[in-house]
Amino acid sequence: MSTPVLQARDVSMVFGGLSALRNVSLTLEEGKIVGLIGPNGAGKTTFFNCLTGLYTPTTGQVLLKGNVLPGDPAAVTAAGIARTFQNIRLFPSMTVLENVLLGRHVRMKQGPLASLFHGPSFRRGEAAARDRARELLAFVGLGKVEDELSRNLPYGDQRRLEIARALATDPAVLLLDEPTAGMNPQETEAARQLIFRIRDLGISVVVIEHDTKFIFTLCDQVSVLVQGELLVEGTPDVVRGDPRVVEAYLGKPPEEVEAELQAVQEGETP
Ligand SMILES: Nc1ncnc2c1ncn2[C@@H]1O[C@H](COP(=O)(O)OP(=O)(O)OP(=O)(O)O)[C@@H](O)[C@H]1O
Repeated sequence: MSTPVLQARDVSMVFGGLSALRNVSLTLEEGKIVGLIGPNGAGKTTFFNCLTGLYTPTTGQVLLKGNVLPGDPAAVTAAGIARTFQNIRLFPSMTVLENVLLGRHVRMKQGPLASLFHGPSFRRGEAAARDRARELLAFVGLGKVEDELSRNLPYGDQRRLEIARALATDPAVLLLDEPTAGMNPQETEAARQLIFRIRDLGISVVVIEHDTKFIFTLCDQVSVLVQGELLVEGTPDVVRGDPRVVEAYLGKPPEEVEAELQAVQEGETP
């Protein structure tokens, strides 16, 4: 079997006296989409922070293509992991294009002197970065608004812009933290299609979401975190059929859960 693109091995994270993650493992095979679900405070974002070098796990390891992750977020991005945030983190007074160019600069070769003197090599690099940023904006469906200030975009478009900026770093792995939060059903469906297209580019994806219908119809594998521990992992069919998930995570009357799962099985989209 090939080396997984991303592997977390027994990751634990302790804040003061609080154990936010206990021995959480996750394997992401190349070209797959993995979902991470769980109630509020389960440790999902903390886990993402461990996968991106923002936190150093108290114990355990994260491997990217078999290599232990470098210890800081910029180096992790350069190594090939990009992410979006639960609370959108764009530069509101910069244009849409400029926001994507910021992501692109991770991959630019010019040293500080080239940028100081604005020589031909700098200008060529900038032009190539702009071309790539425009391509990515077209890819996420924002090709027509590159000169808008990002703060003027509707909410769903801001989320797509964050994704374009993440893609500008040429990641092998994309981590999406609640990509559909606050979206209407049409935007949610567009987000699902966009994530499939990202996967089709060969980028492997991990998605945190509260919307279980979205996760079960998007992901190849799903992991359920509860109180910092991995409760269940498996295919969407296995996870949604597991009574522990219904009880511990969904926390709704069984009839209501049944109806939701029935809708998923019948291929309804949210
Ligand atoms: N930097 C930190 N310092 C102290 N405690 C933290 C820190 N970050 C997270 N925690 C705690 O770790 C636990 C897990 O939080 P986390 O945000 O990872 O959960 P989550 O599953 O992402 O929740 P939500 O779905 O609400 O976003 C919580 O009890 C939280 O208060």
